[in-house]
Amino acid sequence: MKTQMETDLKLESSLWVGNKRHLAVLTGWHLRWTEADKKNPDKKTVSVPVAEVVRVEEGRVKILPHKSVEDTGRDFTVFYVKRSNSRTTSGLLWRLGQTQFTCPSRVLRDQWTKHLWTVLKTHSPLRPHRLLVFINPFGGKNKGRQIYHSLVAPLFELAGINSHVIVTERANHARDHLLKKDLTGFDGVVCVGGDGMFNEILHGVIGKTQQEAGLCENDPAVTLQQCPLHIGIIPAGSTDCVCYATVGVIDPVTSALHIVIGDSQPLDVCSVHYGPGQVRYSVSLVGYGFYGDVLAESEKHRWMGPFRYDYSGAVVFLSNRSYSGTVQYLLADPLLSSPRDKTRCLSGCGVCSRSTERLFRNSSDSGSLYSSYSGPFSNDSEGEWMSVDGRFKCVSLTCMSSSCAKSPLGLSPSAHLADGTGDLILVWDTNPLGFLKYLHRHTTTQDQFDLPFVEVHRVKAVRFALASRGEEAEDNESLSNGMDGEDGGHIENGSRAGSLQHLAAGAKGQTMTSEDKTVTPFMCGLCCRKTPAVSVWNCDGEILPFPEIFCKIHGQLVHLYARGIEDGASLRDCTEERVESNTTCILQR
Ligand SMILES: CCCCCCCCCCCCC/C=C/[C@@H](O)[C@H](COP(=O)(O)O)NC(=O)CCCCCCCCCCCCCCC
Ligand SMILES: Nc1ncnc2c1ncn2[C@@H]1O[C@H](COP(=O)(O)OP(=O)(O)O)[C@@H](O)[C@H]1O
Ligand SMILES: [Ca+2]
Repeated sequence: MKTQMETDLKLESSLWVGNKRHLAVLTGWHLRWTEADKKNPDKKTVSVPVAEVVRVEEGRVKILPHKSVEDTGRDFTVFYVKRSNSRTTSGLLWRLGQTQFTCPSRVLRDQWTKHLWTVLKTHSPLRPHRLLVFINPFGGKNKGRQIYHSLVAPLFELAGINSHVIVTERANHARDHLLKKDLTGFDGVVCVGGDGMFNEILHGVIGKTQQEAGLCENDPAVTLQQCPLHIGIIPAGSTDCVCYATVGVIDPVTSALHIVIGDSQPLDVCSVHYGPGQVRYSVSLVGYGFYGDVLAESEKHRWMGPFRYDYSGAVVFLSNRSYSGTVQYLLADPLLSSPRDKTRCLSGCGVCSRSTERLFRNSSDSGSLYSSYSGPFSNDSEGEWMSVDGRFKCVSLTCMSSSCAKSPLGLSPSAHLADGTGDLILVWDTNPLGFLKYLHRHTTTQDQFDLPFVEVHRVKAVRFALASRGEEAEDNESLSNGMDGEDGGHIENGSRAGSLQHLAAGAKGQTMTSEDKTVTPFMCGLCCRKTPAVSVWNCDGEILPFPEIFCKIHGQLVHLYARGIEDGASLRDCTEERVESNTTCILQR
């Protein structure tokens, strides 16, 4: 259905772009211009969605090398998002496009700029005016400051955004600032760093919102309040998985443009409850076993930069560890989607849009931002709790695909950013070659779940408990008896495992002690060495030293300045007009 703006507003004029006359049209949704030369059969139309116009200024404006404005009274300049042809990554690269128009008269020029400013205002309610920016100067290759000042700040300035920049001086500086200071007047928080830095800001933003709402975030039964502040990520870290999985490219300019135009992507968050009533949040990886060990090992080699993960990955792989435990999980509705349905969550994802409606169904302000949502437990029937015991190479829970440069499709390629569920991946103990095959499939398009020792479940909550000492001893005995074959030798028990409250209450904190060390076979059984019986959890790149945890997925708890991965194929063919190859087309949303 057409809106009032779309039907009312249409401006059409003959304007000059350089030395060529063009027919320019502005509707409520698009600005288009087509070369008017009748003799040229190859004439091109450039179509820019109004939502992707960054700025409109009077005069002939140049921003490089320094900003300069030349105003004859008949010109105006439009800055907008331009997609680049480069398809070396999962999503599309964005660049700043710029076109200078010349009108036949000053009156017409004023009419054009006035109309453009009006539609811009109407179309972009979430464009930020004031941002709080945190730069981690030590993230990734220590280039956070340089990336922000050379690539991002000029775009924020062009868009008229007022930024308050804080270069962090210690870990948790950003989180503490968000929790303690008055954030009135800010529209969003920008994180210049990696996943660890994002995670800090996530804690600050969620914590602050619950503080102000008077909610106890440590209580797993509490329905958390959606956060009003949007979060923007300028990638400057090592893995940058949250940026990659929500934008599809690791590119500071693309991310800055998503922030500038006020894109909005809801994101599921997993609360991880541990110890005596404490909570951590995660959006990408909550991983025990291999990924926990890689993170713990990598912390010793921070000086290596991003390569520390490859080095530590190889070290941990060669130590061939596995860990026993009990995993209990609450299945999500299998009719809505499945982790093996071979779909991908792309920009405008239907599964996520339908989830918005489902997650906020009982709220008076259905689906709107910042209302408290009724949560996956209160709306639906609680669902079925399943329970499995055994030895695992790794146990991973991810709210999103967790794609990154190392793994372009991610830990769970069909996971959704905002469907209120997470994917639980159980990799049972197996031989080193089998595990290497599993890891290697993350780097290809081969299905990593199509292996006999791997299973994946779409879930709403998970609990992990250590095996009791008796079981632990039995496990180790069966391992030495050669039961660590490809099928892992696990005990499955499809029974209901108790209520949410019961499970949450059962998650007692436990840390590793020297008594917990047992002897497990070293690679290929050639030699043996002591390996710990207990691993640590990797919670978005932060170590959680408590093995027993309870996790719950909070659908769409936060919003990012992003729109999900744009795939070339999801851009509609513009049939009636030729579109410049590197310019915007209309996105199916
Ligand atoms: C054989 C090649 C195997 C490649 C396997 C790649 C699996 C990649 C899955 C990555 C999931 C990433 C989830 C996100 C985690 C981040 O939150 C978190 C923090 O990021 P930040 O430092 O930017 O703050 N990053 C991480 O925890 C890093 C996980 C990276 C794991 C890399 C593992 C490499 C494994 C190499 C195995 C080599 C075997 C060699 C045998 C001789
Ligand atoms: N000024 C600082 N000094 C030391 N650590 C910091 C500082 N600012 C942030 N951190 C911490 O550094 C960790 C890693 O940062 P991140 O930006 O994710 O880099 P990387 O991706 O390389 O791990 C985060 O957990 C964050 O809390
Ligand atoms: Ca999800």
